[in-house]
Amino acid sequence: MSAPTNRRSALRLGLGVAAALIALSLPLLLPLFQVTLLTNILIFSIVVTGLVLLTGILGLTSFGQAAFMGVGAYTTAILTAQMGWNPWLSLPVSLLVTGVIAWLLGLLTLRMQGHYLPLATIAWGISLFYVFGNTPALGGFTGLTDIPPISVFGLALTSPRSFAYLALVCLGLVALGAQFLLSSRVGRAMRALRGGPLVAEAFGVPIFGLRVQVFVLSALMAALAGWLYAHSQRFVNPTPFSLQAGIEYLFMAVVGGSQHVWGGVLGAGLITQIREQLRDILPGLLGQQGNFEVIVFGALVIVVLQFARRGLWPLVELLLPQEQMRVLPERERLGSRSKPQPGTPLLSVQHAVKQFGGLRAVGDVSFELRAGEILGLIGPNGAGKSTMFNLITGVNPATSGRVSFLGQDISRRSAGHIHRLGLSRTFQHVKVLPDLTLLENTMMGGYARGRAGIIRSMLHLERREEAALQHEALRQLARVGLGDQAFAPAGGLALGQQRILEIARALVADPALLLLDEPAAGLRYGEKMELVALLRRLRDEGVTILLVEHDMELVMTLVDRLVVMNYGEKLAEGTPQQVQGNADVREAYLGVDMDEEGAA
Ligand SMILES: Nc1ncnc2c1ncn2[C@@H]1O[C@H](COP(=O)(O)OP(=O)(O)OP(=O)(O)O)[C@@H](O)[C@H]1O
Repeated sequence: MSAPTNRRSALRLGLGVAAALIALSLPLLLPLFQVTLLTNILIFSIVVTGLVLLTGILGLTSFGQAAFMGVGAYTTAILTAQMGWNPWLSLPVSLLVTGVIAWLLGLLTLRMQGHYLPLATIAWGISLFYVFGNTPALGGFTGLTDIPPISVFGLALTSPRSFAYLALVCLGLVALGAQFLLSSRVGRAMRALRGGPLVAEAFGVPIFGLRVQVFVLSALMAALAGWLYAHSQRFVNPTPFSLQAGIEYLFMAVVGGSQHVWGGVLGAGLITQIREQLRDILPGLLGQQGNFEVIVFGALVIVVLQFARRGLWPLVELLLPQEQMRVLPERERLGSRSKPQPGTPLLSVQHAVKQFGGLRAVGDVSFELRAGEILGLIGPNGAGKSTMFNLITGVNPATSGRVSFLGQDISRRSAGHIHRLGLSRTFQHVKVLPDLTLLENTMMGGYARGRAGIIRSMLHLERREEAALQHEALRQLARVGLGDQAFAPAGGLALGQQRILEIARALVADPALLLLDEPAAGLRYGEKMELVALLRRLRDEGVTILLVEHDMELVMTLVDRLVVMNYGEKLAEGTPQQVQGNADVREAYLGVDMDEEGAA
């Protein structure tokens, strides 16, 4: 790490310690009313941290977090106030009950796409609110009272000041865990999923499973907040767990910065403070009572969305010293797969057919790819190349026929399964995460080579694996010539370099076969030449490549063999010279001077 980077890290750490010390002194220094408000802010921040993970990072909007908070609060209320349990014993039960409910709701709703999921969260948010309000055993809308205080080392936390410290510790642990999670393999997978399922799936992320896990995790955070809330207020009723509260938590995340853990805390602090101030000021100003602060919140959210789409935390970040990802010492290397001997059959497509209704996009196409070669798949527009690509990568299964890879039938396998077998791909329309660095983007390619899950990541126990992944990604970035830009954001790269970054990402997976989907599309001449040089180098290093490409010049100068498709059928197969001499191919490419292209 360079000296300025060290200084920036030290400065940032210093600011973090100062902020922690200020936070620790606040419960002692503030007047009592403000301490109660601070406790509420800390508790709300825990709920919003869950929303940052679920909505800001993963992209699943939930209006129902307040309801999960209610489940946690009511469970502890019943167990402690009515059954005499110790609150510390009711905590795991509150978490378990909420976790099971969230898991069941997640299984039912998380396959929904688009706006159906937010609608579903509204539906169960309302349902749970009315369950709380209409169940006599839960005290109806009046609620439950006589909830005992929490004791720590025999000291009952009855004063707001002592309780604030418990809330502070809980928020500290939750925020730290969330921060650790985001800087892990799972966190990168979550960010990748936000941009759509294609990339995540292509690198072996179990999409539905990850969604359910993060959904349950965010519900557990809400349940912890509910447990704290019940024992700080010492009574519960349905109001703080209503849909309106659920919407307010979303406001907090959006205003603060829904993609940043500290943004969530900032949002919770701002909205809670502003609400209290407005409740005091507005009735006096307007001369009548009412929930006018809600109107102001609405306006505030619109203004923030207009001028700071990503919330306020990114603006705060501009004032803070920027820290680059710390490169950990490499203690061990990632295991690598055994590759087939050059010349042995790697991929075999036999009588593949793909029918889209009445349209036969691929009709009875067969070909084989051997280890160590570059095979080009070419054809005019609409020939069926992308459809064939999708059949091989598992994005779309064939209607009939068989695709086998390394001797295994993959015709009906998912993209993730095929990737884990050793196939790695790039995308026709570049799919890198622009806000993440080249290094982080590249590390995404090694998802399937890691094992750490959510719990290990939150506890930061995956550092050895993370170090190995970092160094592998750095090696692959250097291999493709992007090593000196590893810590720059990927969004700043030109298109040609983004395509090369995708190749580095694919290489981190240690693939037996690299599939490139139109890698030269949109590149300038110089960028194409760099790409050709890179692919030649990779071939010389033993990488097997299947290339779907439009650019005849690039294909003819690069590949060992070619498969030519036209109208979904295989038109020709052979070396570039053989294909160039084929009369059918010449006709299909009418107007293209193939001799000249090939000679270029
Ligand atoms: N999901 C789909 N549903 C219906 N038709 C499709 C679908 N995908 C592709 N097609 C059709 O299948 C045919 C082959 O398309 P495909 O995209 O595979 O061709 P291509 O060779 O990759 O073309 P291009 O070079 O323009 O990308 C086209 O007629 C296309 O309209």
